[in-house]
Amino acid sequence: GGWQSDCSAMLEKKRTMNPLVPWSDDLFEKYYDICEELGSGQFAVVRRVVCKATGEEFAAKFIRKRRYATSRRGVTRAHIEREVDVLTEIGGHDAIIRLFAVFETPSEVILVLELVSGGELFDHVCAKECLDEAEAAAFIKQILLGVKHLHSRYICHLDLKPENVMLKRRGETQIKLIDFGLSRRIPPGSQTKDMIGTPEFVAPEIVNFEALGTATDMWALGVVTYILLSGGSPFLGQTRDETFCNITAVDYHFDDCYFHSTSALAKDFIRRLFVRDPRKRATAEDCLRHPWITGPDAEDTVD
Ligand SMILES: COc1cc(-c2ccc3ncc(-c4cccc([C@@H](O)NCCN(C)C)c4)n3n2)ccc1O
Repeated sequence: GGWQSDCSAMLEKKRTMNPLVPWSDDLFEKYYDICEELGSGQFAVVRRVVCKATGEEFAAKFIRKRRYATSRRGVTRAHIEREVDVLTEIGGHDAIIRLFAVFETPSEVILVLELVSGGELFDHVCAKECLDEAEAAAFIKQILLGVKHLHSRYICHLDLKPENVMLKRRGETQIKLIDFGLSRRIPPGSQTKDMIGTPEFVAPEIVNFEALGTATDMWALGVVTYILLSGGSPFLGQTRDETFCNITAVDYHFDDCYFHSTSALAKDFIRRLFVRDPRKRATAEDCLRHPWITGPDAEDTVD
């Protein structure tokens, strides 16, 4: 009983179920040199690592496992399995981070991931002061292609925000979606409800504890677009409750101080995502056909 025997069962299941991604309970340090920390979250740290055999660099996400069912520390097995299953299934797309291997120790699960060294999209935008619309549209188009790939398999990211959109390399525009720790498969018609995500980016259906789905990611993409074009956050209030009130009331404005030179097309693109009823909200496919994305001034990116 207990975690250890469950864990070997999980490893066994994973070895059979996900031959694409090898699972190993060998010593991680036997194969990789561990280098500097790249970032950290509540129960995970991401470090740059180097494969001893090939010299190749990777990002390793060290996830602390929850030891006891009643504990609040660490991540449950179900959550870790979700992220590994999602990354295994969708990792082949240009805009999605790739997972190469998984290691397991008594206290951690270690995901060996494609390294991205361009930093967060948000930092790139801040560094450039103002981002012209064509460049913003090109970034949003790449995110849309990645989200369309996820949604074509009814997989929802559920934590889309600027920190989770990273640039593959500094000075280049290729983006990678990361942090699938909250992602899950939500088939149409399923009544999945959960209070998750980052307040500033969550859709009304999350605040009202109603059914989530792929449309929940589209709302968050609207928030990301609004931020890229203005640096401001559409629903952010002084407190979490005020933010939630603004979201459920769909109370936002294109403040002239931020949006005086923003095109009507860009505002229309955002308006089609800030729709309270998830069934009426634009999908990734709808957005990819929107003239702000397809228009003459939108920079071309690889499909
Ligand atoms: C943090 O979770 C993930 C990170 C990554 C990942 C993959 C490659 C990679 N190269 C560099 C980084 C990186 C660099 C700085 C910070 C972070 C991350 O800790 N911050 C993401 C923000 N999140 C915690 C809200 C990650 N990553 N992160 C992939 C899947 C994840 O679930």
